[in-house]
Amino acid sequence: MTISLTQLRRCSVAVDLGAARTRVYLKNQGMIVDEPSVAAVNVRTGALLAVGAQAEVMDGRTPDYIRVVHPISGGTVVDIDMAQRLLRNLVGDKLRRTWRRKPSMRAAVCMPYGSEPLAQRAAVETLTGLGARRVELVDTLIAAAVGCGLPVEQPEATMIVMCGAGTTQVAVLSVGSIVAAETVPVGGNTIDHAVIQHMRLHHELMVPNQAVRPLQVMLSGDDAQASSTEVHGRDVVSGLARSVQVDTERVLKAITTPLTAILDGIGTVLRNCPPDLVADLADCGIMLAGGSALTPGLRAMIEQATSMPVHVADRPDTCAVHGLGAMLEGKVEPLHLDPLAP
Ligand SMILES: Nc1ncnc2c1ncn2[C@@H]1O[C@H](COP(=O)(O)OP(=O)(O)OP(=O)(O)O)[C@@H](O)[C@H]1O
Repeated sequence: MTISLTQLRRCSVAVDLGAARTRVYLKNQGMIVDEPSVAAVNVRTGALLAVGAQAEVMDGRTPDYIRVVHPISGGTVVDIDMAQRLLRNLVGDKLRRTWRRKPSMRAAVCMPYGSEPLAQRAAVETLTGLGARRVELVDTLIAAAVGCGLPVEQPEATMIVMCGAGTTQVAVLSVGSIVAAETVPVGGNTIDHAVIQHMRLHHELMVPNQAVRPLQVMLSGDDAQASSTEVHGRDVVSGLARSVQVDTERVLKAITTPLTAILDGIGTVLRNCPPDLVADLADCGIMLAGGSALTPGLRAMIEQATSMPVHVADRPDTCAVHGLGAMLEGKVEPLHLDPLAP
């Protein structure tokens, strides 16, 4: 994937199709959509009943004839038709008006590092099906690095760890390109699963999916010092509703175990990097982005393992779409080198 800033400046909409959330940024207007990538469908009639946050609330609470679907998995569109219906409903009139005004509208889409041609084609088809005449693909890692305010175009190393829902992408960038990168199949979903398993094994309690995120937020917030917290769920044996007091220290330990894979990914990328770039990183450190960058204990763990400063982006979850938006609006210096005159 090569970026042409000139082509990007001709685009009027930036889209980040994430496994957890879909984000849309309109040039000169900012982010107009930040909603869960979820749709609720009536399986008998095929009718779309709800999208985004409304559909997410229905997850796990629907009768047989309603299915809550996730048309995007690991940053890849797995159901093009449903992804189009989801996007069309999320953007509603906002984009339709822009689309109508500009019949030759161009869109830019974030793609995960190393995405397969089939995945790229699915993203392009999703947007062209909605009326885009041309679709530019941009590496999520570069877009996120721009969104975090990293000096990606400079000949110095910047390291970004993009912690998404399905995967974590690690990269070292220099002179506007990726020098070394690695994708680790561990993300927010794995961490949610670790919490659910911990509650099941140690408290014999089945916790609803939707209760996991508030628990994580609580653990990473001011209450992190609290030694225990109350969690509601269903007893594994009796099936009755039950509440338990959970030792926060033990939940943090359960979360930490899958995170070690991210440390391995960082180690691999550092080993594949030229020593000059690694030396740069000792000063500027590592930037964490993506919604799961807020996972309790992650920052401290990376800091301890690498002995490098670790920073969390200001708005880690939206920095990729904001970075792409900045490129559309021409706020980014050229990311490529022009040949010098002979
Ligand atoms: N405060 C928080 N603490 C811990 N995890 C969080 C927090 N907020 C969001 N998350 C996690 O972040 C993930 C979503 O991150 P993000 O929006 O970057 O994903 P995405 O871009 O949709 O996913 P992907 O990049 O894998 O396609 C979810 O798994 C969610 O559980």
